[in-house]
Amino acid sequence: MTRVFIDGEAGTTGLGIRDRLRGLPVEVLSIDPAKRKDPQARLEMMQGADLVILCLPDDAAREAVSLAATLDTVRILDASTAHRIAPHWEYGFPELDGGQTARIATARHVANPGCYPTGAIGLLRPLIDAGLMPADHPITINAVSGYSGGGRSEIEAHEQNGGPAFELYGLGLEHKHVPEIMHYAGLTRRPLFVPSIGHFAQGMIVSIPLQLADLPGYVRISDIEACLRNHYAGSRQISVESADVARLDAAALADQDTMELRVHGSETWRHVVLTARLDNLGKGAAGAALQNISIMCGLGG
Ligand SMILES: NC(=O)C1=CN([C@@H]2O[C@H](COP(=O)(O)OP(=O)(O)OC[C@H]3O[C@@H](n4cnc5c(N)ncnc54)[C@H](OP(=O)(O)O)[C@@H]3O)[C@@H](O)[C@H]2O)C=CC1
Ligand SMILES: CC(=O)N[C@@H](CCC(=O)OP(=O)(O)O)C(=O)O
Repeated sequence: MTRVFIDGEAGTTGLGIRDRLRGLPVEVLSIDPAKRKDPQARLEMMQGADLVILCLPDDAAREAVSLAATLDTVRILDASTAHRIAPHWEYGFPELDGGQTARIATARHVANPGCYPTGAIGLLRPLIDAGLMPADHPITINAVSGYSGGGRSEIEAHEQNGGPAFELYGLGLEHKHVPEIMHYAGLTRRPLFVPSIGHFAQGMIVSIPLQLADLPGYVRISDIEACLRNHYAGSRQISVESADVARLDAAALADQDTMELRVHGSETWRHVVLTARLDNLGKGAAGAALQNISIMCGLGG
């Protein structure tokens, strides 16, 4: 049975992964909580594991990878941002293309995707691959996340202080997820990314407005929807849903590990809004990690 050590098990993402692992035939090795930040104790846990899951801030994740450098057989799944576009790391988004599941299955090092990139890449990559959207198309990505996306400090701010109700952030336009989105969506022009946090714990909507008239050729709303349906046909985690809804509740998929894509629009005005709805802690973090762990352990995806 695969032995798994979660470095950062007590954090938001670590707890989510720990809960989900109860359904898999793996043995979870837990560190003495008093030693959870002790490098020697963490190294000893890694020595006893086949798979190490990093649920740590970026610097601590880099330190953990250095600690594990001498262990020849241990495999690593990193939930942080530290290695998502690093060389020799596979990207843990099995739905990326037809070969990604097989690459994850044999990889030694896998980076779990970011929550916002999961939505943005999920919407954009199939359209760019299919030639419906040029790689240098000017894109704006708007997104709202539940406050759990900000980890412990944001959770405390919302649960102890009650707010704020809604705020934009990342307004310096340097968000850490932009390089990851560009790299895996296949965008050559930097998108504008405007994230926000709402006063709800879990949930996320990533939305991308498009002027169809600015796409080459004559692209219809139905062409975009058909492209996404074709790409995600057979996926258990990602579905393309009817856009016949007037409103979309960002928290509706809380505690689920799926992601819903929609193509809203008006053919009259040639306007489209693409949306991806997910739980930032589900398909946006621990749910995706469980999917990757299953693939890495040969237990299906
Ligand atoms: N929350 C989310 O929606 C998502 C988070 N992620 C990523 O997952 C990672 C963890 O985030 P999240 O779970 O939200 O963060 P949390 O702050 O909730 O948890 C981080 C955990 O790591 C522990 N930790 C910090 N430094 C060290 C260290 N040097 N050695 C061992 N343990 C350490 C913390 O302990 P202590 O609290 O005692 O400091 C805490 O238990 C981050 O990289 C984040 O970017 C990814 C996708 C979504
Ligand atoms: C609401 C909030 O603060 N969200 C975080 C992203 C969530 C997260 O931790 O991102 P990773 O998926 O890359 O780890 C942020 O914007 O930095």
